[in-house]
Amino acid sequence: MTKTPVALTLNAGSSSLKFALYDISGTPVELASGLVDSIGSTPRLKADFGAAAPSLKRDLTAAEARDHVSALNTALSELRQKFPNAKASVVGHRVVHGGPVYAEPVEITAEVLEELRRFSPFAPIHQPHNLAGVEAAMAAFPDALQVACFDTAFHRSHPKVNDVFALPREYYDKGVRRYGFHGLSYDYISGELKRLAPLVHDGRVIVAHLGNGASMCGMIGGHSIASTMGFTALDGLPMGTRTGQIDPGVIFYLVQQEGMSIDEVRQLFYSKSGLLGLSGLSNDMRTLEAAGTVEANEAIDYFVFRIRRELGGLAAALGGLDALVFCGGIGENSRLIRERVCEGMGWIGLELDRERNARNDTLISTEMSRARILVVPTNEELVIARAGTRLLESAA
Ligand SMILES: Nc1ncnc2c1ncn2[C@@H]1O[C@H](COP(=O)(O)OP(=O)(O)O)[C@@H](O)[C@H]1O
Ligand SMILES: CC(=O)OP(=O)(O)O
Ligand SMILES: [Mg+2]
Repeated sequence: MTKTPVALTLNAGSSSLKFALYDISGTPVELASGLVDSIGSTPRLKADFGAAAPSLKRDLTAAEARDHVSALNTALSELRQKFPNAKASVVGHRVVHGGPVYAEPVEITAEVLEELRRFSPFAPIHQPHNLAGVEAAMAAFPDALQVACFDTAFHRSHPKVNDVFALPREYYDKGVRRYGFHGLSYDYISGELKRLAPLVHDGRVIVAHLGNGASMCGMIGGHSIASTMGFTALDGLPMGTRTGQIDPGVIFYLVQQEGMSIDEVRQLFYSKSGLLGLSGLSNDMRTLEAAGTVEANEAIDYFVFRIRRELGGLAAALGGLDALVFCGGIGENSRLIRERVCEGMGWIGLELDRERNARNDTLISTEMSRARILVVPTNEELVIARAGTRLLESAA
């Protein structure tokens, strides 16, 4: 019996591994998706196998998800059991940093892998896990095409003025640039806008990807013009555990006056700050919304304040605004955050319809609103599967 060709997609975060399986006999159709989270602490596996098997939710033993590689092997054994007739023809990887070089998905050869390792210091909580996933997948599927899809690629075409920092020029040449991230998500949203609302797609759009990592992107005609993230995925909006934009003078203070090492500052900025640091409670927006403490409310206030500030800045960069799109775990689910972001934004043409917002409709602006407000669930996995399939076809 001939096996069904499938694409496996992997998206490794700092403590999670998301995976999905697509039938690629034709255009990619999702067969399964899931994630292992809290890798290295109290890991759990959640997976949905479509019609093939009941969905699954179980705690894993420490040995089953000690690190990203063992988490991947645990997920693979479930997938192999449920889809014995699938043959992985291509494995697509979300690789957060593609540096100045990669503007498109590429086949991962030994040389490409070597090059991508050089970008690890630019994405310390993502890139090493992404590349560990690549190596594990190469070992598990030696005959499959391995493809890297970059978070930075979507932004490579943004204007030079948005690519530079005001440093001496030699640093730009060394790769110290404003890259921007969450590009797979923005690429997906751009495609969805083209399908759902072509006129909006062709206009001036701000997309707010609000998840554990959070950023915003200003687009014209579906292309990135500016984004809130910069050299690393630390810049811009405050996030679950990351600071977002911060005066670099704070780093000098912490090192020189507080005697912190650079590694300690990195830990502080990437893993202990943001919503978690400000609330002293959690990095999880659901927990903060339910908590109602002064600190949790202040963390939410800061998150909303920074989104509104960036909204104004990006709209100025675009020369006006035709639509605001929310996506990511918070953007897609939190009516409170959407309401607070849009409150009093009539001056920029945004008027929220509270009922539509409460219902989580796709269109949540009023009929009178000059610019539209949309909620579009993102799908980074599908962008990876499509790119993998494309490269597979062109390699054939
Ligand atoms: N119903 C909800 N209300 C508020 N926040 C939510 C809701 N559902 C999910 N979230 C938030 O979404 C965030 C996770 O977003 P997600 O995009 O899944 O993250 P990741 O960056 O890990 O992919 C968490 O802060 C979570 O609390
Ligand atoms: C780039 C980035 O911040 O990604 P994530 O949202 O997966 O942490
Ligand atoms: Mg994310």
